[in-house]
Amino acid sequence: MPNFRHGSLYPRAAMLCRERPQSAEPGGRVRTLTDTGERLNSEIARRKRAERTLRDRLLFEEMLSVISAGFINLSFERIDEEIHHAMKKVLNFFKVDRFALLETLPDRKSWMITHCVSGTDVPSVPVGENLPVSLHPWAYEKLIQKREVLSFSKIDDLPAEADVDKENWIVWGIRSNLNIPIRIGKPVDHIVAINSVKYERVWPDELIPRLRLLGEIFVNALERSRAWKALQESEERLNLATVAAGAGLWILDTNTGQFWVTQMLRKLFNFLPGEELSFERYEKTIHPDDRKGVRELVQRSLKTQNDLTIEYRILKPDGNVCWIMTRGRPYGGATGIPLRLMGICMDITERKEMENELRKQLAEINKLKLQLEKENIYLRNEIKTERGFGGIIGHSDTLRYVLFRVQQVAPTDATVLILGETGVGKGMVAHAIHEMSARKDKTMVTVNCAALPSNLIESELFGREKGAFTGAYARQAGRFEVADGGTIFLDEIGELPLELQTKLLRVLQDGEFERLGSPRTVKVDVRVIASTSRDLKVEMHNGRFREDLYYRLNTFPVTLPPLRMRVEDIPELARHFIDKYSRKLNKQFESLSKDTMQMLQAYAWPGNVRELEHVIERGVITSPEPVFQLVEQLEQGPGMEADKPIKGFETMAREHILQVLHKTGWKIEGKGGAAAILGLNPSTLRFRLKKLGIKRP
Ligand SMILES: Nc1ncnc2c1ncn2[C@@H]1O[C@H](COP(=O)(O)OP(=O)(O)OP(=O)(O)O)[C@@H](O)[C@H]1O
Repeated sequence: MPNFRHGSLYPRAAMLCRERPQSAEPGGRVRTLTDTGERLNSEIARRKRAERTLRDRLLFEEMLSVISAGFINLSFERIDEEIHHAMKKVLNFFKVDRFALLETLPDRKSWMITHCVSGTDVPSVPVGENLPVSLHPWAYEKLIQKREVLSFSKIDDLPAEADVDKENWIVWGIRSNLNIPIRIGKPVDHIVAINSVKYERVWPDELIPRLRLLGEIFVNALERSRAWKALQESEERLNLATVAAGAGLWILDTNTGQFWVTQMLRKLFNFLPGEELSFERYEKTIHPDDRKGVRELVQRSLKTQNDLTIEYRILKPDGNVCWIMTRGRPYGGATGIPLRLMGICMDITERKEMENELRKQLAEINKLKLQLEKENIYLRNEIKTERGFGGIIGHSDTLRYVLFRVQQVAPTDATVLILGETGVGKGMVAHAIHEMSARKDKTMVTVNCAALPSNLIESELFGREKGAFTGAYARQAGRFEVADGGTIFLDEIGELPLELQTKLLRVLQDGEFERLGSPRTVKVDVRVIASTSRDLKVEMHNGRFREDLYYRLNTFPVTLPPLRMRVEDIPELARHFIDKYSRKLNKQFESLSKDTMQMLQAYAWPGNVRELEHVIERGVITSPEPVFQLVEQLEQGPGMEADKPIKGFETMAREHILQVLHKTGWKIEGKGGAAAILGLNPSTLRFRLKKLGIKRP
């Protein structure tokens, strides 16, 4: 072993680390040899020096190869121990007092001595502690920021800027110091340091690359150990995650067909511990019906290099079936065929059972839903016939018959003519027909022919072009166009001027018309519902209504009887309106006085349901709670009768017979039949009906 202590051979110390000379060389040595002798001696000395240098280098290289070999195949747990061992060798080799390895910490505000070996009687340094860089600011700047080697052989030679560092080095007993930054990564992460404590030393330049090489061996080993630890941690995490998720890992080697699986997967597939596994062995566990699917998917995944996901059944040794979900991903292989297929398997039996249960429940729900829908349709039909359509209240036979007719005609596209006095509910019936038709999602346009000025009615119904007449400043679509695809309700059709009746007939027949001021024909698909409180037959006889239009409109007449002919509807209607208006006025009526009810039923209601509604509305305002009473008297004033036009005998007879027929539900003969009520022979009545043109609607 070379000896570099004070007083050792100078040439070797000069090559490695020389002790600092304590005094200057004494001069004036008497030269006794001749020049030739001196040259010879000096040549011998130079050769000896060179020989020793060579020998020392050889020794160092030998030590380096031993140290390097020590790190080959070294388990990661033993890296720190090996570094210590190697550092000890170096310490002895160079005969220095302390050899340390430092690491800068990620915060860049501190560093740490990670490994340190020292000779006997050398003061200890704080190993493994965070050392703030503020203790050695000068050294930190030089080594880390400037990446320079820090070397001094005499602490007193340090510059003034190093005062803080100097103080702390004195505490650690340092007399001479050599620090070398090791640059493996971009920022300097490690430093190797050798110190002399007992003597002052000179650190020759040749030492620097050698120590740096050693430092790099150590740091490389440490980095590998760190990477290994990180990998181990990540494996641990993966393991934890797969165990927590109840998943087993597997790897299939595509070359050998070998199958590597984790413990968890072995348990899942009932593979024996230590059993050699292959894809064929794995395949055998799969339910025969699912085997082909799994094999094909694996082959496809290897061919297309795409991930695979599959759910299948495996057979347990006890004969039970277990559902497995497998995900896999192909890896590696430059030739196009992956080297490995890796993935996870999970037991999804519980989920599958729940899914099956849910599916069963869903089927049950669907069955019940269908049943409910059927019941709903049935109930809705019941409600429609029993409790009125679209809010039509009443249970009288006559009204039920009207609603039955409505139900019959609504789904068709037939034109409907609703007949009845004012306020009987013709508008409501029209709405009910539209709502029950296939056109219910389209618009229903209402036109009150009586309310429109005769000069505007044409443009309102059929539209106009700009400038069609004075004041027509813009083009306007008519109500027929607006109702295209839907329904048009022509209220009070009897009021339609004769000249427009022709145009209406054309729409009814061909669905065509022209806008006012335009020769272009417009085609529409509109269902027509018309209503009138007039007797259109009389109007026709008097030449005020076109015969052809009358018969076209009268395809399906629906006659709404006046309220006085369905007295039994009055209580229900009255209660309905009391509810409606007391809600609006925030009043509460528990009952309706008997007198009031009698009065309501005795009255003739010339204004029909509309009049009843208004009377009740006023009553709700004036009646004290909780019993509804009518304060006003409902007397059929003479004025009321006087207001009515005097009707001819035939009209009166017709109306009367119709009234009775409505009441009897068109029963002519027998007890309670119309003939008996009218005091006529049934055949006489039939003759009269024919004469008066009365037909059962
Ligand atoms: N059966 C009914 N149930 C509930 N409300 C009704 C009933 N019949 C009519 N009404 C109500 O009476 C009022 C008049 O009804 P509607 O306008 O339909 O009658 P109408 O015969 O078309 O009258 P008009 O010939 O004067 O236009 C409306 O407020 C309506 O809500």
